[in-house]
Amino acid sequence: MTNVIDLQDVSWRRAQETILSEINWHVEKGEHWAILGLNGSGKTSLLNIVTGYAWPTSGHVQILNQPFGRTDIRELRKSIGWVSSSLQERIKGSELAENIVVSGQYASIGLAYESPTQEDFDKAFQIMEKMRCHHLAGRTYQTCSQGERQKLLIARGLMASPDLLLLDESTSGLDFIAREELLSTIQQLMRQDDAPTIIFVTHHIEEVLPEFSRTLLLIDGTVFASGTSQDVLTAESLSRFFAIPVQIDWHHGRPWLSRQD
Ligand SMILES: Nc1ncnc2c1ncn2[C@@H]1O[C@H](COP(=O)(O)OP(=O)(O)OP(=O)(O)O)[C@@H](O)[C@H]1O
Repeated sequence: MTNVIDLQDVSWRRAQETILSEINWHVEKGEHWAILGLNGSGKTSLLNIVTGYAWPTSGHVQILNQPFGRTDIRELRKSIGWVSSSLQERIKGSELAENIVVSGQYASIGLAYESPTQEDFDKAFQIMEKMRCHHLAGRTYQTCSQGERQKLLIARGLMASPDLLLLDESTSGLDFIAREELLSTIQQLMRQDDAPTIIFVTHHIEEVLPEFSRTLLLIDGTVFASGTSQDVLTAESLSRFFAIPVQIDWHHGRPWLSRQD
């Protein structure tokens, strides 16, 4: 399977408004992508299209080689991990960390009616180790910091061994140290041979790790630029994108943005 995401001329209109317009986007296995865009530019809507929660008004969608319209989307979703703020809001504070992770196997949020096996828990603890959050076992969700919660949710997203992992603003609300720790954990994950394809949505350009070899820039529901991060994240391109003069400095393979006034 090489074709992870293939969107051709995808548009999505709601209530007379065009939210996504003529999106062409192709993601191959082995690539990891960052998606950047201002508030309301359509990032979450795009993920809704990829997961089949929104149906394009026009255009063609193929995910993990499966063309929408001829695919059982509920079955396909088992191969997609999705970590978003709306998932975070649905987790009960009293749920145990390891139960949250195991519930990813059952596409449930926490364990209420499921009967997980010892193998499920063994796998969950392995993933928690990989995500550097195994020390949270036995703790309730409400006692975990925001950074720890994000790690648990990503661990939950990995539980069903997805081919595609969508991380929507995972670093939002994290302080500098917690953010860098989470980014470093995601970086380790991407370096592993069995890593899923990761799509990382963010507002912060400096979060584009070197492993995010490709970047998609969205503006008002359209693709402003798409390609290798080095080509897309230039001072010239970003000055047009933000409509103010900016400068980009690359340090250790990461782009840092500043105003050029
Ligand atoms: N179901 C819907 N019906 C009508 N409008 C919608 C719907 N979903 C999203 N929108 C609108 O589409 C636009 C894009 O929203 P979206 O949440 O995709 O942007 P975003 O880039 O993820 O924003 P943010 O960075 O603030 O999370 C917004 O103007 C939003 O109000």
